Amino acid sequence: MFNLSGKTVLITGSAGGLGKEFAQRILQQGAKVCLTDIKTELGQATEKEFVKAFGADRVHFEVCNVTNADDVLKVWQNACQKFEVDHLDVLVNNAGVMGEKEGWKLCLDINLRGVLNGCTLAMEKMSRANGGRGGVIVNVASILGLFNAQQPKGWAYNTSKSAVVTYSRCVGTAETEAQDGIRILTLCPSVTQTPILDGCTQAELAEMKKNVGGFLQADQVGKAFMTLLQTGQTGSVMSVWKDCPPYYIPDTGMGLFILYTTCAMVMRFVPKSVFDPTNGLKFFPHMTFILVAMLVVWILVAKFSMWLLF
Ligand SMILES: NC(=O)C1=CN([C@@H]2O[C@H](COP(=O)(O)OP(=O)(O)OC[C@H]3O[C@@H](n4cnc5c(N)ncnc54)[C@H](O)[C@@H]3O)[C@@H](O)[C@H]2O)C=CC1
Ligand SMILES: CCC(=O)/C=C/C=C\C[C@@H](O)/C=C/C=C/C=C\[C@@H](O)CCCC(=O)O
Repeated sequence: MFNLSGKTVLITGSAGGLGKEFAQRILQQGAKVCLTDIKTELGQATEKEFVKAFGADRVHFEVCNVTNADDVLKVWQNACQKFEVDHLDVLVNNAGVMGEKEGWKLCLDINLRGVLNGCTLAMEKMSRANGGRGGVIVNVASILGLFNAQQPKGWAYNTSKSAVVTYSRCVGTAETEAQDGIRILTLCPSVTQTPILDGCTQAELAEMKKNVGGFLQADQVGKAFMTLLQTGQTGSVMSVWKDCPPYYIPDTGMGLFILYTTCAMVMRFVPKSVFDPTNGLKFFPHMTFILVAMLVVWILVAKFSMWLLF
């Protein structure tokens, strides 16, 4: 288990909401946390609250706009200076917006470019191959990065979050870990009661609540985050859903692609008449037909091999 005691951590978008929750939990484990956000007053208030609880030498707040790579570099350097260290151990790319009022360009800039700015810098600084000490990066995506579903503020959010999941899986490989000593993790919470929902109308909230069976509270996401940070393997993607323990989502994309491609190949040899709308299979999509057929064959083969073995 990754021990946070004495470690140095930078969290983007942590003046409030989930970022603040993550900061508090990390501080409780004995680490030093640099809070960053574009909201100066809220950031300073959170800093004050945490300084009182954990001490001035372990908490620092800096204004940082994640869309600006120079800002991210500056805050990284200032955090090292404040904590009197030459390295940071953990970066949490948490800053995010739903994107309706920002528009799609700024939404992608914050939710995707912000994560890339942070990861690029952290990988450069932490990389053992570059003389760094290794570390951990946690990217905060969303369940909407795992599948597509309607939410009231538009497609840019879903697009940005699925890109974050894909990017994290691309860089979170065993090779990166072996070479650079960096674990790269992704958290995908369901809808959580935080200020990000402030721009939603009551009707929009009710619709989302119905879709996801109720909202999470920040402390439930905080608990999952700590499990991921302390025990998650590199490249892993954790989902947080209401009323169940957090769980990992494997990348099944290629498996499904191969399955469907095989189906398409098999389909070349199936007479078209089987799928003639007049023959009773009208409402039975041909891919499903092939999938069911393959499943039956697979079960028979499995059963048959069991008979042979025992
Ligand atoms: N609350 C929810 O339902 C869910 C939230 N998430 C993600 O969790 C992360 C945290 O969101 P919440 O705490 O829920 O919302 P929040 O609105 O409380 O926190 C987001 C923070 O990011 C900051 N921020 C926005 N633009 C920024 C920029 N350019 N540079 C630096 N900071 C910036 C905001 O000022 C804010 O403090 C986001 O990435 C969000 O997409 C994921 C799934 C569900
Ligand atoms: C800030 C917003 C964010 O990051 C996340 C939003 C998440 C969901 C938006 C909501 O409108 C869509 C949800 C769609 C869910 C689809 C399937 C579920 O209904 C499966 C239910 C499974 C179960 O009941 O356990």
